Order: sequence, then C-alpha cells, then structure tokens
Amino acid sequence: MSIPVVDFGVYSLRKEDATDEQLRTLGGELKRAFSQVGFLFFQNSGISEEEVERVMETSKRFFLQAEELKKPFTRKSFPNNPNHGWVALETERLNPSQPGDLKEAFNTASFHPDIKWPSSDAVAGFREIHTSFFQRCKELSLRVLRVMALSLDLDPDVFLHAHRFIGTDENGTTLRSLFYPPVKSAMAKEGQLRCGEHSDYGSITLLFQGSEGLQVCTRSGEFVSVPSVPGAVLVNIADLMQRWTSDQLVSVRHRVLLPPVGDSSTRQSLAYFVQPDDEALITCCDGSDKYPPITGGDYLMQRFSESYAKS
Ligand SMILES: O=C(O)CCC(=O)C(=O)O
Ligand SMILES: [Fe+2]
Repeated sequence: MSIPVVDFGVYSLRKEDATDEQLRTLGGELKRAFSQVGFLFFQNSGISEEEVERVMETSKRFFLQAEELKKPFTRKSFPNNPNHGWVALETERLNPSQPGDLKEAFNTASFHPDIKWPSSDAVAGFREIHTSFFQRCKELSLRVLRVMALSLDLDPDVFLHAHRFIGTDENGTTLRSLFYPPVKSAMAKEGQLRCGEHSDYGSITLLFQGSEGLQVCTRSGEFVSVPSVPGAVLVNIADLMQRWTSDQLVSVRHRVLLPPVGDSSTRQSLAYFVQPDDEALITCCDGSDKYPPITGGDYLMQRFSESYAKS
C-alpha cells in the first residue's frame, strides 16, 4: 500500500475558485483515497515549504528553552480554552494502554485576548507566525471539506456548515506543533513510542512533516512507513468524519516509532486537527442511524479524557 499523491493545484489557495468539472475530478481522487487508504498527500495546496519552515523554526526555539520558561504556557492554564498551550514530554498517551509519548507539543487553539503568548526575544514572532499559519490551514481545510462533500454527492456546504467557528472558542480546531527530542533508546520504557498508535479524533487532519518517521496501518493490519514528500501536505480522515460518513471514509491508525538506536536526531511536525463546532450535531450523512447523533464538543471531550487518563 502507498499513500496516494493528489494534485490539488486546480483548487490551490493561490486560486480564486475552480470549475465544477475540476472539483468533480478532484473529488473522485479524494474519495478513492479517503475510502480506501484514509490518507493522501496533496501537492500544490498553496501552502509553501517556507511557510511551514517558519513555523517549525519558531516552535523549535520555544521547545529548546529551559522548562521554567515553558511552564507558564502549560496546557490547561487558560480558562477560556483548556486545550491551548504547551504539553510537556510524556504527558500525553495517544495509545492509552502504553507509557506517555516521547514528544513535546504546543497547541494553538485559542485567540482569546486573555491568552498569554510566548514573547521573549528568543521566540520573537511566535504569536504572529502561529496565528497566520492557523488561518492558512483553516482556508485549506474548508476547501478540502467542500470537495469531500461534493465527492459524496452531498450538499457542498454540509461539512462547512458545521465548521463555521474555526478559530474561536466555540470550536476545538487546533494547530499542534510537535517536537520529538533525541531519544536514548536504552532509557525508553517498554512500549513507549514517540507517538503512540492512535487515530485522530475530529473531521480531518493536515500534517506537515519535517522528516520521515510516521507509520500508517494498512487494511491488512501492518504498519508501513510514510515517505516525506517535499512541499506536500498529508491529509487524513479522523474518527468523527468516519462516523459522520457512516464509514464510507476511513480513519486509520498511525504512530511515530522511536528512532533507530544511535540516531540522536530530533523530529518536528505540524498537525492541524480540524474539529466541527462544539454545538454542531453530527448525524450520519447518508440518513442512516448507524451511529447516534453527537455534538462535536461532546465527542471531543470524550476522546480527550481517554488520552490524558492516568493508567
Ligand atoms: O508527528 C507526526 O508525524 C504525527 C503526529 C500525530 O499523528 C498526532 O499528533 O496525531
Ligand atoms: Fe495523529
């Protein structure tokens, strides 16, 4: 199995709009990939490698600081949006049956005026760079959601209507900058990974990777390594979208293993987790009752409580 590479050029962020015919063709490719593999690469999305590098560089400067300088930004310190902020090493377990993940993360989840942003000279531009990248990813996601609806012969706005509040505290969409520090394999606990095996929670995820390391589960249950395709964005279906489409589109498990013994490199990635609005009621789009309706907010809360549970 390999991850399909799809040219998004006709509907790139550099373009105003695309013709119905172009969107139908693009939709066919999306549907094939998302119903069979659950993942695809988009080339020519309109988000450049330079934009991605700028975010990674600024975040890396944040992560490389002393712990005391990062602590004031810890996730859960901001009452208006408890998901916003810094996640320390081994805090989160994406596979709840295994030890905490060997990664650090910074979640950009809120733009509320009460949020305190890293602003020292060492991380100059952090807020602006993360904010503008969040907006770029929002624009791209909305285009992808539109093509997805068309590809399923639905009202082209059906998913968009449930993603009206991205970028406000009424919607859980999050830009997560991930930093995987060097690992001394001898010190890792049994079963510990850089990012435990999991599937994502929301509608879709955009993923920009600085290097290889991600593995995706195939239909036959084996994990295969995902190549790094320069300039491309990896997009995958998440669990709530699978449920929404009555399993027509599939949300697939993935993970990041520890580096090989003796490899002391770091790894970075940027994940943009698209979530429906907290109040949006998600019902199976084929009119079936395969899954009971649930709001975007309730579903997300349920999943967070599993990832952060102590075992
Ligand atoms: O770092 C990566 O490449 C993947 C991270 C991931 O899957 C996640 O955070 O959900
Ligand atoms: Fe993931």
